[in-house]
Amino acid sequence: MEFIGAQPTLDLTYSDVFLVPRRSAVQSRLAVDLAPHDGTPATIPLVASNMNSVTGPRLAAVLARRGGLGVLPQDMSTDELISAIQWVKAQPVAFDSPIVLSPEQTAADALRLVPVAEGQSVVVARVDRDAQLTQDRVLGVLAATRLASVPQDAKLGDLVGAKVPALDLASLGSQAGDPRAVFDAVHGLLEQEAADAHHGAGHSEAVVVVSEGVVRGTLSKRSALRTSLYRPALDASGRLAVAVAVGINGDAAAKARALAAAGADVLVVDTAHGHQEGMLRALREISKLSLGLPIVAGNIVTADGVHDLVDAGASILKVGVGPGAMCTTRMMTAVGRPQFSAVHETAQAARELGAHVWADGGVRYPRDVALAIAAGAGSVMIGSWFAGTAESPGELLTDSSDKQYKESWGMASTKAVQGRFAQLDAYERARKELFAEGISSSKIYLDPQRPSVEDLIDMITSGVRSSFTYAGSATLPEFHVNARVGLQSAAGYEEGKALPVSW
Ligand SMILES: NC(=O)C1=CN([C@@H]2O[C@H](COP(=O)(O)OP(=O)(O)OC[C@H]3O[C@@H](n4cnc5c(N)ncnc54)[C@H](OP(=O)(O)O)[C@@H]3O)[C@@H](O)[C@H]2O)C=CC1
Ligand SMILES: Nc1nc2c(ncn2[C@@H]2O[C@H](COP(=O)(O)O)[C@@H](O)[C@H]2O)c(=O)[nH]1
Ligand SMILES: [K+]
Repeated sequence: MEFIGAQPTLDLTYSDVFLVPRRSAVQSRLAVDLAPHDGTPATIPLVASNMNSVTGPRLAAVLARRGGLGVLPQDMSTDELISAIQWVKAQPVAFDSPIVLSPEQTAADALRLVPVAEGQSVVVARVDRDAQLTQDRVLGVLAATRLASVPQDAKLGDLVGAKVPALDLASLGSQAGDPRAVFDAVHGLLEQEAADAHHGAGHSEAVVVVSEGVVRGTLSKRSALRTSLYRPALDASGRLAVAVAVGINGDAAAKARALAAAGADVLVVDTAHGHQEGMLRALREISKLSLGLPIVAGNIVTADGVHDLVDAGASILKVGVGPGAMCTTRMMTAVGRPQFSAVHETAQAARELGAHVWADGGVRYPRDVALAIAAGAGSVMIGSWFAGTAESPGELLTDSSDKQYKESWGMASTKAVQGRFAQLDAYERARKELFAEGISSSKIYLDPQRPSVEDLIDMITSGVRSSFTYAGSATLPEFHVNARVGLQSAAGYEEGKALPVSW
């Protein structure tokens, strides 16, 4: 990366800078490879933050299916983390995980799990928790758009159509691995259902995918298309990859060992002030175990921090103090650093040591991801934006004007601290609660056009693919070199915004 025009004399954040186009030989945005090259199995440079309101097993699986990584948070117990890792590893790679409800459940029950948007559907089946979901148990597939138009106490069993839209992989023969053939088959089944509508067919927008009588997943047309656009992030056994976080207190090494044994693919050692002795101690203990996994550590914002953490065993640095949407650290302590410069300085130091940087926090638009990568990041961590999606851990809630949202809160907020230290006695808990550097409650609204984390991934990766071609780059390492960055005024930033209403 190089600066053009005025050279910076101050630390900068994403809004202070812009990318300058240059001559390009990249013929198509689809020719861009977004793989981060940071030693993780990710194929796109997006990581979901280790926040309780952001990453659970469902979001981690969906993100890995499209090539990103979700970091399960350190507030989950070791047993909960192991179950979550096992759940992710058991999910289909080429199909969506079915959201299964019983025929006795209602439209309202379903709409607490899936947003009202095209392609979002639930499978209605006679559920037996201990058994595989076989095709003969499936009663139907119901689209969320249909569920929104019926009485909310309607039973799902009364809404299903006469025929279950099912794609048997055997019917595709040798074309089962061809994304176009799979898309055409899904399209054909859904068209057929629409044509049969007057014979009591359902309204599904997705099909169940079966082989040998067992449901392997579901597919909408959009998800069939995505299969051709993304490469999943996989472990050596071809299962979806997942990252986990551990804190620096307690026996971090024992927890890391148990999580690695359970199949975790990346370990994140995380604390607010990553450049502290407690972190270096925990990192040394963990790296002594030689678990063979990339170790991410942070948070830091300086080259000194990079040197010390890499020396203690980290191969990826988690960079960012204060840019997070739920974060009050800068206002409480004045500590932090504008994120573009923090990433730029640490990425340069990391590169010299053969290490990498994850830019953590402060992403509000796809442009911020492109700028973080321009500054040298391998991947970019996103928290709050992903909290407002169907796949984040909380229930979908609806406000008084019928807008859907999820609750989000910071990991250093009073709410998080109370949860983390609930087992301590009242005196110790009160001492911990003295320090809060995060927001305890925030409503993150779902974007009605992009209610799924996959919709956000589509939006962000398409923006970043385009950034790469404007900078004449087909890969992340090329973009690191080719990106040309200029400084802009607040008016320059404002000019770049769309004006959806007249002025
Ligand atoms: N990226 C960011 O800007 C920030 C992120 N966070 C996130 O919040 C979560 C909770 O982290 P954390 O509060 O570190 O909790 P941890 O449970 O990881 O504990 C941190 C340990 O470090 C000690 N410590 C020393 N100095 C500090 C300091 N300035 N801030 C915090 N702890 C300090 C604490 O002791 P004692 O409690 O006695 O002081 C405690 O023993 C993490 O996910 C973290 O990433 C939090 C703040 C900023
Ligand atoms: N200072 C605090 N930082 C926090 C807290 N909870 C999370 N975080 C950090 O924010 C990023 C996510 O940023 P976002 O802008 O995408 O929401 C996350 O990964 C943490 O590093 C907090 O309570 N205080
Ligand atoms: K902030």
